[in-house]
Amino acid sequence: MHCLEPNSRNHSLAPSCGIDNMAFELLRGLNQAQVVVVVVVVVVVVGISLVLLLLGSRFVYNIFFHPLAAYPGPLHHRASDVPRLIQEWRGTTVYKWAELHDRYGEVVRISPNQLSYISADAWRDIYGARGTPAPGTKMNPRHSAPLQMLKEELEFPGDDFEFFAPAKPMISCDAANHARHRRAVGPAFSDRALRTFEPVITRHADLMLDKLQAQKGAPVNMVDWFHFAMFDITSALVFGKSFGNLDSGAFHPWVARVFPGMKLIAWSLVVTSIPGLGRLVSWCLPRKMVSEARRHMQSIVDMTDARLTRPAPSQPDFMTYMLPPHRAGSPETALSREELYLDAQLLCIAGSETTATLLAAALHFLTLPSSAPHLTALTTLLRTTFPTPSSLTPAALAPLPLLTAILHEALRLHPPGAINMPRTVPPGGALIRGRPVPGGSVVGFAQYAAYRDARYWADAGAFRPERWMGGKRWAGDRREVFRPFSCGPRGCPGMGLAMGEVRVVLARLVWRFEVERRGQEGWAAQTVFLGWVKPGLVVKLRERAVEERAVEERAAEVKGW
Ligand code: HEM
Repeated sequence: MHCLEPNSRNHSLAPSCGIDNMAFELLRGLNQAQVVVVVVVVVVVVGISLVLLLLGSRFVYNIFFHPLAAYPGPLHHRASDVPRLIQEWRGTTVYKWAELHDRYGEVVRISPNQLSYISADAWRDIYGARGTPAPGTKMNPRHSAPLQMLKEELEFPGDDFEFFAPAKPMISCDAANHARHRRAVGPAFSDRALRTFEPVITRHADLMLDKLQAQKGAPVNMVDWFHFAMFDITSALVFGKSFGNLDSGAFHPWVARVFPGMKLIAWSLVVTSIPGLGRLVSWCLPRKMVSEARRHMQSIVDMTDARLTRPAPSQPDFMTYMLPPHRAGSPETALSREELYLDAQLLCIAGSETTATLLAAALHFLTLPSSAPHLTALTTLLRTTFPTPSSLTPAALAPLPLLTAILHEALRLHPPGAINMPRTVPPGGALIRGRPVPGGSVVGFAQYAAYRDARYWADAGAFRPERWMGGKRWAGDRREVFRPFSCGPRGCPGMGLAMGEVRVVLARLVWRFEVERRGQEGWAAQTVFLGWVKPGLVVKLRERAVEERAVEERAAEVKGW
């Protein structure tokens, strides 16, 4: 306002006026193009300064004034989401969170609004049916318990990947719908149902072993074979007809798409968490990717429809127990056709990738040179206790402490559900480990970090199945942190089935073959994109000599008299 007359004698009194005059003089000496350049530079500099100012004040707020400011964590993780997003993009979260828990303790602020936990009580407070409310939380008058932690929906860039909206699969729907889904699938996971699934499991396990025998000792990639078998078993249980991976010795196209798909979903979670970026990416996505995703879903629709139009099969499957006629006349539990498609897809992935991971991890750890005594002990136990492989059933194997210990140890070192399984604290907040956490905060349990923490486990990084069988050396192990199947209302419904399947496949493999493996000792160091990205696990399998088997079979018979 002082500069209305640039040449007035006032100009020397106001510094801004002096600067403006200088600028004016400077601009007068420039041609039009140069003026444009100067204006652009000024606008860019002012813009960048504003952004830096905003970011700076955001960082200061996150570090000093955010409701989670008192929680420990590295400065850059407390200040910004970027370091966490970089880890998620690279698939290295499990290692980073383990490093941070090692340094900062049982709870770490891994992002401004996100906490990671490893202590046993966090399981109850985050995933339990009745979380602990923060003092003064308003309770729902109709219930004596506060709301459960909320499960974040999987978000994809744009709407192209939203199939059957508003229907959602069990794993990402709200609490009320989730309870309905769980009631619908519950009978398929009862002990009675699991017993009827046994022939499906054993038939496929034997088919896998026959196919491996046909390789005549040539090197085989067991990660592929475990995937073939587990996706075949689960599809046979979901649709009454398997994908046929084992028969063809190759991945069914639907299964082949699952692995890159998991990486894409993990990346899209990163992208959609940055405001505006999801929409932008959705515009740039190649149409081929969208049509592939459609084809992927269409296969599930076709297989589900085919199962529903066939007469009831003599071999019971999941649908036998899930479909309305078998639901004891409770229509409120029935799922819509769209929900059935989405849950069928979920079951196929959740029931196969996880068990194949456990099998591969168990075989990896069991065939390390340092594990030779464990492999020998298991082999001897199985071959001397069970006269034929057909006697290796889920029920017969469940009471073997050594086999269970080997599987628990593989689950500890390489948990299939390794990522943090995030939950959002409901409005009103909650107490986690006795400390208030405000509503809207994201919390989760870091299984990998908890299971390898030297404060919780003796010889934490080593494969020691004996820790699960008692003994003074392992008395201080904190087994209560170990929940590889999670817990509470959204815990895994497939735990019993998974353990039965894995016991049968591993036991029959070891009963029938000598496993020879060299190298790849660092196999378990993998990236994680929702699931572990498993490289090949190459072994040579030599079938036991027939005479040797005959002698043992006779020995077992004699023992049984
Ligand atoms: C070693 C094998 C397995 C492990 C370690 C495992 C682990 C888990 C974990 C940790 C969750 C919770 C995920 C979350 O809260 O976000 C989960 C959920 C689930 N699992 Fe498993 N699982 C295994 C095998 C199976 C099998 C064999 C099936 C069925 C055929 C299955 C079906 C499911 C389903 C449907 C859910 C979603 C449950 C819900 O949202 O209520 N899982 N699993």
